[in-house]
Amino acid sequence: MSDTRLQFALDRGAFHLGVDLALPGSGITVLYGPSGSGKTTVLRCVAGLERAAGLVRIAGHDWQDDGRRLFLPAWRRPVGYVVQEASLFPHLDVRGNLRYAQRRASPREQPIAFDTVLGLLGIGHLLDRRPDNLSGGERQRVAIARALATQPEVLLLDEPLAAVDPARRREVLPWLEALRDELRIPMLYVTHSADEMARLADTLVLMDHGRVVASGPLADTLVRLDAPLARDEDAGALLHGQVAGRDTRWHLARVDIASGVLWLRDDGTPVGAPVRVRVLARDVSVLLAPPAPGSTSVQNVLACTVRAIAGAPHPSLVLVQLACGPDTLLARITARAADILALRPGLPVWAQIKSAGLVR
Ligand SMILES: Nc1ncnc2c1ncn2[C@@H]1O[C@H](COP(=O)(O)OP(=O)(O)OP(=O)(O)O)[C@@H](O)[C@H]1O
Repeated sequence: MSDTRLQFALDRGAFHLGVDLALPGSGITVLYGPSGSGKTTVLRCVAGLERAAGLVRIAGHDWQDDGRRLFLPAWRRPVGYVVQEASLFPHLDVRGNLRYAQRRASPREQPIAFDTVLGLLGIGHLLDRRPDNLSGGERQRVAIARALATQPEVLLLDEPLAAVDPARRREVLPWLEALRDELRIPMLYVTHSADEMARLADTLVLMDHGRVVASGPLADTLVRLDAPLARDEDAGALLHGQVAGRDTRWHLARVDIASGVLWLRDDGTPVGAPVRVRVLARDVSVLLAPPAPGSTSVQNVLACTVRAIAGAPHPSLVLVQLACGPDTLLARITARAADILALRPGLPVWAQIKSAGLVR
């Protein structure tokens, strides 16, 4: 059962926002959608900076409930809010910025330990620096630490990496993963980046024109044929697995997933590490029989069952949803091929994965 519920509506001239979401009490929920779809407005409603009509319940605490005429003002809501451009105090060093935020928290309730935050964000060596002497990525890590130092019950991140230069962005992602995996605090994360979404999200909320068009666990939501992502050029599935070994001769990593084994380009991820594997729909082809050993250059083949078939943006193509044990894949193939193979729901097939990558 979820103890985080966002159920509100807001009218702003031509823009109407209406959301009704039950979210998990921890992990990262990514809000994803086109510009102007209302993602930032959702965060502002949670923070109490916008007055929507409805209910805001975070980690079991009601911050707004119009039915009971309850509306906590923004300053009474324990939120950490991080935006694109960190607004750190320029005259204070990192330690001073963090201490200032710590004083805002109740001295009795400090579930998020200061040292833990320094460690998780890797900023212990930056404490004596002024914000001017930090890189964009370091500034954002300090901004997140400062938000956590206030002991929030939810962390709101509005495109926190959008202003960090792209080369540095990837360096910040492992720190965010560490926060996600170590802290029991829900995070709402707005991004336009498919990479950040694939890497960080536990839960995905797809927004369009002020509405939630799909939401749920990331892997399930990505493969929904009725959701807009399935129509993207980069449509595909995300599989959870674990690095189980490596073939040093051929520089390949063996990744065990629920439905079998994949051999992927070895990026040095240690054996035993949990990983996410992205498989694009355009890289999956469908076979009626398993290929004879040694007959194909493609190494990764999984036994599946066709679950559903839907049209793709171009009439020459279809999207095939494939159930591989508990995993789901998407294959984008030509409509003619689907016809020749007589694909239909329930048909056992083999998915040949031409390319797949560890999400890094
Ligand atoms: N202060 C404001 N006054 C009036 N309209 C606003 C205001 N702020 C945003 N809007 C409008 O509200 C709608 C939702 O905006 P919002 O910023 O929430 O979208 P978004 O999905 O976060 O977009 P982006 O990805 O571009 O940041 C848009 O139509 C926007 O033009």
